[in-house]
Amino acid sequence: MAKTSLDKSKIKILLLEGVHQSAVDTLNAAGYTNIEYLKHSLNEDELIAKIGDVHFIGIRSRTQLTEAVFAAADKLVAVGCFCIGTNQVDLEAATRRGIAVFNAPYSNTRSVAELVLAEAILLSRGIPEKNAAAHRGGWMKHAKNSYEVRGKKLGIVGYGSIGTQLSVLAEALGMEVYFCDVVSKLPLGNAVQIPSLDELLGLCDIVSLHVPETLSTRNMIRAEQLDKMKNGSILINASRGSVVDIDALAETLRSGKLLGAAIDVFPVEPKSNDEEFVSPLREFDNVILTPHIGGSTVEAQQNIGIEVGEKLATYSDNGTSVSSVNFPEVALPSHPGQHRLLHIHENVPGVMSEINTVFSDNGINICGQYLRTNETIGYVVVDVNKDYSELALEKLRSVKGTVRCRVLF
Ligand SMILES: NC(=O)C1=CN([C@@H]2O[C@H](COP(=O)(O)OP(=O)(O)OC[C@H]3O[C@@H](n4cnc5c(N)ncnc54)[C@H](O)[C@@H]3O)[C@@H](O)[C@H]2O)C=CC1
Ligand SMILES: O=C(O)CCC(=O)C(=O)O
Repeated sequence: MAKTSLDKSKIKILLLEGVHQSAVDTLNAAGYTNIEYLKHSLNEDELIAKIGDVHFIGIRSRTQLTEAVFAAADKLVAVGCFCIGTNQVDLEAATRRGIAVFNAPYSNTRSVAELVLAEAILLSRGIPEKNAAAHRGGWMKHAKNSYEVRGKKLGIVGYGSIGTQLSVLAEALGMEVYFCDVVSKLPLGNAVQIPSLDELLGLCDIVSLHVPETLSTRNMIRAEQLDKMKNGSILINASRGSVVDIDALAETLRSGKLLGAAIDVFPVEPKSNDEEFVSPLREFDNVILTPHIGGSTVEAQQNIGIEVGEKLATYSDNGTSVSSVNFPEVALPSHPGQHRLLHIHENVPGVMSEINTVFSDNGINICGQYLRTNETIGYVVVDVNKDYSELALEKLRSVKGTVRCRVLF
């Protein structure tokens, strides 16, 4: 096992939101045992009080890592988002402080696609209302407004990892698939890219949203877009709550225009399972409401725990930042017999030349050097003879523009 600058038992890891046990097992197997595991999220004040001595934090979609939280996170080295979305993290604030953020971009995509497809079928058959009625003693045996999905037009907004999987599964059921995206995408199977959202909304029987939360997707579906949907169509949102204007959706549902909707994500979500879920959609029996569980399957959570756990351990052990969402990506070999200096600096001209001067002026031979930059920061990794690493660390820390510097033994 690699010996790191800080004894691994002193590296504090805080895991929130009940991430899968596989995350703990993966970190333990890599030698990280100082783990605090909480089933719930923490609010900003609680995080600020707790994060001062934390080196690595693991979260899911509920925990908001804000500028104020990062400002209190003196020792934080990296964040692991045990999910796809990273909109809950102020990435700019993390990057400025040299804190790497990792996620699991693929592990729960199949789970979301399966749920959406199931919802498309259930809503097309009016099952949510029939189920609700039966629970109250009703018996709605009729075929009115009950359809097969075969031959129906599915519109996918956002043709990324989830959108494409949904596309393939839907075609297997005989659906016609259309999609729109901000970039040109290779259509899978017989899917067809549609140039505009408006056109897609007017064409499709079922519309499913799979975009990330960004400025361009905020309230992407509001009254105007809902008006453009076909009468008797279905809206599904398992992306982010900010993408749909929920009051406008409630109004449209009240008008009877839509056959139904399935919503997994909400503008405001309960902080824990003990908090009441409040939404104007609760009154509609033809709406499937789920508690942000699109990616919550045993398979997905187990895989995510391993994937993000490994990314945190690898970054801690040898500095590899591959697949970080905010950090220059460096894939590093092991460094037997040498010490490794990890230097994160502001990406401004002159820093590299000053760094190299540190080595030449102090007679420190460089055994290996790796550099990547992004718009904000540069990440340079230098392997040196172990006799020189303490001196190099001290000198590198005083280079102008240094954000942080650590050494791995
Ligand atoms: N409900 C749940 O539990 C889960 C929700 N999600 C959400 O689903 C989102 C999508 O996930 P992936 O498919 O893995 O992401 P992805 O990044 O692979 O795909 C997103 C697609 O949306 C497109 N896009 C971005 N802005 C757009 C716009 N304004 N109009 C049209 N297309 C646009 C992108 O070009 C990309 O093709 C995640 O960002 C996350 O917020 C992800 C996993 C689980
Ligand atoms: O499982 C979670 O907590 C969040 C899932 C999600 O929305 C994501 O992966 O982006």
